[in-house]
Amino acid sequence: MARACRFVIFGATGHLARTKLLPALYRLEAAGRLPVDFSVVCFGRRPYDNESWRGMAVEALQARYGNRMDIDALERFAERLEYFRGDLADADSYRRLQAAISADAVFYLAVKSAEFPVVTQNLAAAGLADESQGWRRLVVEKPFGRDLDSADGLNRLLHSHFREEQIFRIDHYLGKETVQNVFVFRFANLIWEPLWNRNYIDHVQITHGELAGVEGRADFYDNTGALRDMVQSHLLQLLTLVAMEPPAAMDAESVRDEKVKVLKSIRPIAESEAASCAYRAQYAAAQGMPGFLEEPGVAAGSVTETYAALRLHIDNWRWRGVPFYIRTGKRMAANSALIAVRFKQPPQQLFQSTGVGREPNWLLMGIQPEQCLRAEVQVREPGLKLTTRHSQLDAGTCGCAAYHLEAYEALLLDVIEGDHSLFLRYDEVMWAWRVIEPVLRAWGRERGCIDTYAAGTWGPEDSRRLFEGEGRFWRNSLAD
Ligand SMILES: NC(=O)C1=CN([C@@H]2O[C@H](COP(=O)(O)OP(=O)(O)OC[C@H]3O[C@@H](n4cnc5c(N)ncnc54)[C@H](OP(=O)(O)O)[C@@H]3O)[C@@H](O)[C@H]2O)C=CC1
Ligand SMILES: O=C1O[C@H](COP(=O)(O)O)[C@@H](O)[C@H](O)[C@H]1O
Repeated sequence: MARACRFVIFGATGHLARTKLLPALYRLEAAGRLPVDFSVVCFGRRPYDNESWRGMAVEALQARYGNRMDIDALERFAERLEYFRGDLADADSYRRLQAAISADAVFYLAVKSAEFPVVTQNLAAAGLADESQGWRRLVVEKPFGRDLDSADGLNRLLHSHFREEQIFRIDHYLGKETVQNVFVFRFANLIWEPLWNRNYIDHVQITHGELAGVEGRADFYDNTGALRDMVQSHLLQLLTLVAMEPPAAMDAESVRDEKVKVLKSIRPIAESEAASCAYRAQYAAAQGMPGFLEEPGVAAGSVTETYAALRLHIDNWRWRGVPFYIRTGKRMAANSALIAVRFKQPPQQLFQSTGVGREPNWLLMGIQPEQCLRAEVQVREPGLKLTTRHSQLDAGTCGCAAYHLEAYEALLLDVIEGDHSLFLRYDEVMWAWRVIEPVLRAWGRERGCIDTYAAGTWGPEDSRRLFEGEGRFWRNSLAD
C-alpha cells in the first residue's frame, strides 16, 4: 500500500504559494509525478473551508494556464487540497495539525524569515519533527535570516529540533533549467574551459530585472529590500556557478564545496568602499505605474531599495582582476534574467576599419524568459568588400517555446524524494551574508536618502558608475 504523504504549506495564502508552489504541484500532478496518497495541507489564518479554498486555487490555476490547462489533472489536484485554518503563533494549531498527520510530511515555510523560528519551535513542541511515524522534512525559504547573526541563530534553532538531513534550504534559482545548464555548458564541453579565466574574460554581468512591483507584498518587501531578497541568495548562487572550479563529482557535497570556495574568495567590501562598489535606488511613479512609496503598505518615507547593484571581485587564481557586476530591480523595463560574459579584445585589431570589428565576443546565458546560450561573434559579410558584422551562435532552446520546467517543480519533487543536491548547505548561506553585510551596514547608516529611477526603465543611469568609466555597459536581455 502507498505511504501517505502530507505537504503542509505555512503561508498558503501568500504570494509564493499562489504564484509558484501551487502551480508547481499542479504541474507535478499533470506529469503524474505526485505520490498516490499525497495531499497538500494549506495552512492559513484566513476564513476559507476546503470548498472555497479549492475553488479559489482552481480559478488561480486556470487564469495562469488558460487553454494549456489539463482539466483532468486540475480536478485530481483540487481533490488533494485541504485548507487548515490556524495561526503561526498558536501552539494549539500545531497540536491539531499533529493529530491530522500520521505518516510522511513536508513542512514548507512559505512565510517571512522572521516567522521561521516560531513555526519551527511550534512544530517541534507539537512533536512534528519526530520521525517515528514517518519522515519529516522542513523546507526553509530565503532569505535565511536578516543578517549573519540572525542566520546563525536560525541555523542553531533548526538544528536543536531537526537533523540536518531533515532540513532543505531552498533557493529556487537552482531549480531553473538554464541555471543547471550552466554546469553542463561549462563542464561537459572542452572548448570553454581554456577561456574561462582572467586571461580571456573582461568581466561578467548577472542581471535580474522584473516588470512587476511589490505585488501586494509590501509588508515583506519593505522590510527586506532587493539586496536581501535577491542578491544574498539567487544572484550570489548564480555567481558561484559561473565562477566555481569543476567539482570532483556531481554529488551535492562536492558541488557545495566548490561554491563555498568562490564565496570565500570574494574580496570583502570595506564599509567605507560601499559607495563606490554598491548602488541602490527605488522606483518612482512613471508610465501610469505607482512609485514604491505609493504602493499600499509601504511605510511613508521608506528608503528600502527596489534596485541593487554590486561590483564584486573574486580574488583567486582564476578570477583575480575580473569584475563581476550583479544587479536586480523591480519595475524594470522587462522580465529578464541573464548572465553575460564579456571577453577581452583580440590583441590585434586587423578588421577595425571593416564594420563592427571592435565589438568584443560575448557569451550570453539567458535564464528567463528565454532559455538560451548565445555566443556573439564577428563574421565576414558575403560580397566583394571585406566587411564584418556581429552574428550569433545559439544553443539550447533559443527563440522556441519548448516545454520548460518551472523551477519549483523539480525542487519540490526533490524534497518529496529526499534529494538534497540542489539545496543549500549552511556555510553557503553564511558566506553569502558575509559578502553583503558591509553593504547592508553602510546603507543602514544612510538613513533618509535614496536615489530613484522611473518605473518601467532599466534602472538609474547612475548605476553605471560601478563600471568605473571603462567603456562597459549593462546587457539587459538577450534582445539588447
Ligand atoms: N513571492 C515570491 O515570488 C517568492 C518568495 N519567496 C520567499 O517566500 C517567503 C514568503 O514570501 P511571500 O509569499 O512573497 O510573502 P507573503 O507576504 O505574500 O505571504 C506571507 C504569508 O504568511 C502568512 N502569515 C503571516 N502571518 C501569519 C500568521 N500569524 N498566521 C498564519 N499565516 C500568517 C500570510 O497570511 P495572510 O495572507 O493571512 O496575510 C501569507 O500567507 C519569503 O521568505 C520569501 O523570501 C521565495 C521565492 C519567491
Ligand atoms: O525570491 C524571489 O524571487 C522572485 C523572482 O523569482 P523569478 O523566478 O520569478 O525570477 C522575486 O519576485 C521575489 O521578490 C523574491 O522574493
